[in-house]
Amino acid sequence: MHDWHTALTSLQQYADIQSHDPHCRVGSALISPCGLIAHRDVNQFPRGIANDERWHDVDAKLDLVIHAEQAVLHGYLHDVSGWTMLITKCPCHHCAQAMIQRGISRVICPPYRVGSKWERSHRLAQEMFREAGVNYTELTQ
Ligand SMILES: Nc1ccn([C@H]2C[C@H](O)[C@@H](COP(=O)(O)O)O2)c(=O)n1
Repeated sequence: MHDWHTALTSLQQYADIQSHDPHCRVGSALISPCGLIAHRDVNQFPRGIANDERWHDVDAKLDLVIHAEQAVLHGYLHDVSGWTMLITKCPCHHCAQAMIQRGISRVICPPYRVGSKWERSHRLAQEMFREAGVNYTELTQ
């Protein structure tokens, strides 16, 4: 059985080192049914896109960035049906779509910040998880 709080802290440390986002460094990990972290990644610009001042321009950044959840799925093209995804932020609905479509069966993440500009998207993600039978667990500090 995992200590999810420790796993989340360690994933955040990894994101703090690897992500180029000056404002929000997000990590995501794919965990196999036997509990092994098979792959992890962070929010990032697509391959070939320079890590330049666009990270500091919120509109440009949000147009370009691949969320950590999508990055980790793009980077691990084996079957992940029945696997767990651990995330250092609450997922948006686009990432929820991708996770559901790849067969992720459990999502573990912190709760979203009430009043955040992404609140509608987080809520929609949670509704989709519920309907699709994905076990969604929020870790509070
Ligand atoms: N579940 C999430 C939520 C956010 N992000 C990333 C996308 C952006 O790089 C940053 C959010 O930027 P901001 O806080 O400026 O909206 O975090 C992510 O990868 N996964």
